[in-house]
Amino acid sequence: MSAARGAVVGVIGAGAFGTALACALARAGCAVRLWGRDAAHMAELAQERRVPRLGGLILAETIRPTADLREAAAAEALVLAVPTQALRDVCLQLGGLAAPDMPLILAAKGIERRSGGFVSDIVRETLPSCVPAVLSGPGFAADIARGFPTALTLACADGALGAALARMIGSPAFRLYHTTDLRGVEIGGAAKNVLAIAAGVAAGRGFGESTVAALLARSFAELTRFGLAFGGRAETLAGLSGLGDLILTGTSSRSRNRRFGEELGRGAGVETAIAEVGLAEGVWTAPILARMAAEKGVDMPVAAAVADLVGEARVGIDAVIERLLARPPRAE
Ligand SMILES: NC(=O)C1=CN([C@@H]2O[C@H](COP(=O)(O)OP(=O)(O)OC[C@H]3O[C@@H](n4cnc5c(N)ncnc54)[C@H](OP(=O)(O)O)[C@@H]3O)[C@@H](O)[C@H]2O)C=CC1
Ligand SMILES: O=C(CO)COP(=O)(O)O
Repeated sequence: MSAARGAVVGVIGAGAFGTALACALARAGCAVRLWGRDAAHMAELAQERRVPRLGGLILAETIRPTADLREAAAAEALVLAVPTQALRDVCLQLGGLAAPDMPLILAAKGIERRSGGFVSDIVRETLPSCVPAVLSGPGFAADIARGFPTALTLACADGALGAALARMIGSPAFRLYHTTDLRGVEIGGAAKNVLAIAAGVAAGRGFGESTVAALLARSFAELTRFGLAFGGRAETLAGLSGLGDLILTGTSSRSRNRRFGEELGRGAGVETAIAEVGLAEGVWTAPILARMAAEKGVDMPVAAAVADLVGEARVGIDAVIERLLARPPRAE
């Protein structure tokens, strides 16, 4: 893999984030093959080149929409931007198409429900000859697509490769920091979604900003405890992917996870809120995150509260809030 500027990169997943990343990559000088599974939609996108879900943005000429996975996979690197719960299925489809040693840059933010696998684990299990990297941090698809200045972290166990990938797909306004702490970066992105739901519930319930700020500060404490327990580094968790993204999604109603929480806080049921908001990864990650924390003895009261709200138990909001407030205050 040359990881040179001007490289051919396949983006797998033509939803909001995949399309936004395709735009950022094109700005960085890459030739992009943007793959989506809906052939009719991809043909229309190739023809019209207009993306209504990103404010009517027009795709650069160097982005080629396709529904042919083989064509998209014939690249120097791939960016995988499908939901976490679909990642294993997509990786299996890439078997035999992705070249050995191909870097796979993972943009999904979550934990696989049925296995408790982090996103890089899914790649290691399904495409063992490929090299997982994780891209995460505060950045809404629409902001990245419009070229607003944003900063994310790209993690790869091979530090030199990670730095080369960051140079290859980054640009002055799409600032990519790099690290070898894959675990810390993928945990930050997965956990912040769950915790942003809690912030949304508090806001939707009508509590003020003081409540949300307290909740976010305690949320960051538990994200850090979980991250350290599962092998992440403190400086990563306090960086763009952990704290940075928790600030963005925990405070902005543009976040689907926060908005999902707001809907619950206003009294909507889980299914209604999902239908209203679309993909809120934290809904699927909360139960497994809380279970993994409990099994490892990591105290995560806020994540556990979200898991109780959205998981099988469907505990009511009042009971969950009462439980959180009944916790004895302790040393910070
Ligand atoms: N949107 C954002 O601002 C950001 C999103 N992310 C992360 O990116 C990931 C994707 O999110 P986003 O793009 O916003 O979500 P969207 O719902 O906009 O898009 C998801 C895309 O994945 C496709 N997809 C779903 N299941 C499969 C499958 N089994 N096989 C193939 N394709 C599939 C969907 O196809 P179809 O339309 O045919 O259903 C759709 O194009 C999430 O993990 C999210 O957390 C990260 C940072 C920012
Ligand atoms: O991860 C994101 C921005 O960094 C997007 O957040 P939502 O998925 O909550 O919209």
